Amino acid sequence: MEAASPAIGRVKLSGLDSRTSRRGSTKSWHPTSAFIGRGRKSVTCSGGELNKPLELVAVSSRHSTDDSVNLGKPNVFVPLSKRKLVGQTFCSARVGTFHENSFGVASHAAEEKIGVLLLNLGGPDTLHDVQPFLFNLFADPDIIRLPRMFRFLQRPLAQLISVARAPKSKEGYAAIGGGSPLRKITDEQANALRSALEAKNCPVDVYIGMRYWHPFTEEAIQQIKKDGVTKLVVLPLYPQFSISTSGSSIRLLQSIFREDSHLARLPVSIIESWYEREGYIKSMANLIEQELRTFSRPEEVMIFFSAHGVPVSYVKDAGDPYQDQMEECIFFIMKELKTRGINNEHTLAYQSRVGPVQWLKPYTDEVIVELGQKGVKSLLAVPVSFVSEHIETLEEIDMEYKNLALESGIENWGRVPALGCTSSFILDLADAVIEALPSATAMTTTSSTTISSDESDFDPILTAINLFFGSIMAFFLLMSPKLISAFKNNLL
Ligand SMILES: C=CC1=C(C)c2cc3[nH]c(cc4nc(cc5[nH]c(cc1n2)c(C)c5CCC(=O)O)C(CCC(=O)O)=C4C)c(C)c3C=C
Ligand SMILES: [Fe+2]
Repeated sequence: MEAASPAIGRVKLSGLDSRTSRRGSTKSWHPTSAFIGRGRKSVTCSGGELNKPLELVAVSSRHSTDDSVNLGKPNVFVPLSKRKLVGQTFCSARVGTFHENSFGVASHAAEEKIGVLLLNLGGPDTLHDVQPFLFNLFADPDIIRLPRMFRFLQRPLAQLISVARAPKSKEGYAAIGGGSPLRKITDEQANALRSALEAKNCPVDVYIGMRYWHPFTEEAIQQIKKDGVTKLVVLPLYPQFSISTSGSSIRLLQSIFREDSHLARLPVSIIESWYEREGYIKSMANLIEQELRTFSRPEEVMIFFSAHGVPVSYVKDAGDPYQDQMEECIFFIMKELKTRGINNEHTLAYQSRVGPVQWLKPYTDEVIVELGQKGVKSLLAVPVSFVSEHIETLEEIDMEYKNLALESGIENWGRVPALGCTSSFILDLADAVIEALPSATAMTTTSSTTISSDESDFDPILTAINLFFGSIMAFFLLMSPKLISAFKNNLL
């Protein structure tokens, strides 16, 4: 796996108590399934603002006012305070929005139609969908990164890996009822968010764009266009940013918007990450506090945060902020718990590694065994990188890790549920949307703002090394049956 180069993922962590600091073969279109809710009336949910095409605005949403945006170039951050924003965020039931010129004078009134696009991973609805879903995932260059010269191998490789992994994945999905619950839960979250925004006098249309399965992101965008949305807030349903998740979805959005002159002018605000929002942190703390109470000796329970892993190269070579954001997120949750008098020990480990590369450590399975050996008797697993139940909570944690823990000497096991439609969490997401509205600006088609990891950071030496090792890897993977089976074994 080639190192992903720095791209949109760089989020400046300023003003924070920073301690450490994913189409193919079976794609089809179901226009209605991407569209969740329709605001009954067009109203203004933002203050006046300059509305001329600027750059992509990517906002790391936090409850503090000290914020910064990344313009798609590594290490280029423009503090929000320096951007041409006029007015405050507010929602009113007034029809139409006023765009102010640089003198703050209302120069144009137009009917506003706000759209919220929820980005998510998607999951197979049935066992029959598993292999094509995996194909879509592995065909994503943000998931398996090949040197550019070998991009023609991306789809054959995705075919190979998806076929090799499908039996194991199918077992997992069969164990949780024969498919992923992700679509249903994301639909529910979208409905809850629409209702929350409506209650805050900010009616919006909510759309769902999945990266690897239905309803696909392309489909949601077509619906957004068809509906005449005039302002769009993009909200990835991943609290922490990773190149492999929110980054991949945002990159896809950019490529769609780049090809469409109407979309290229649409004011868009992207909430890159929101793990540090007070509402999210408090909602997580509430869930942990509730689960701790189910143990007979709550104070003796080890709080075990388990996050989805990413390959180490994403963080070390490509500057993926995922690990930093994860550690910071856990710090904030623990800090919140301390204010409630909860001083339990805690630890963080990474789960769900795939393939023969180094992933973020420590690995969840290894830590569980170690904790058992050390005499830990009570453990509360907290899934922290995703806000819905999915295969990795329902199968990997609830079945595999639970069994491993019990075999390792841990006697009392608990697991915090995913946030799902928890009202305090949905209300906070609604606030995040409202806060993001004033910073919506059009994406431009200029190369300076295009997220393209390959072009933005051309390094001839690194490219030569990548080409060399890439060709060796491609040769062995495609030519050597022995290595193919070794690779398969590693995946299976
Ligand atoms: C923050 C969350 C996630 C990160 C980071 C992430 C990175 C990542 N994932 C894979 C490979 C697979 N992921 C799979 C399923 C899956 N992944 C996430 C979240 C993150 N992935 C979720 C929520 C799900 C479950 C979807 C569902 O159907 O419920 C799968 C398929 C399941 C399986 O076979 O295990 C694969 C494969 C990589 C390679 C990667 C980073 C590079
Ligand atoms: Fe994953």
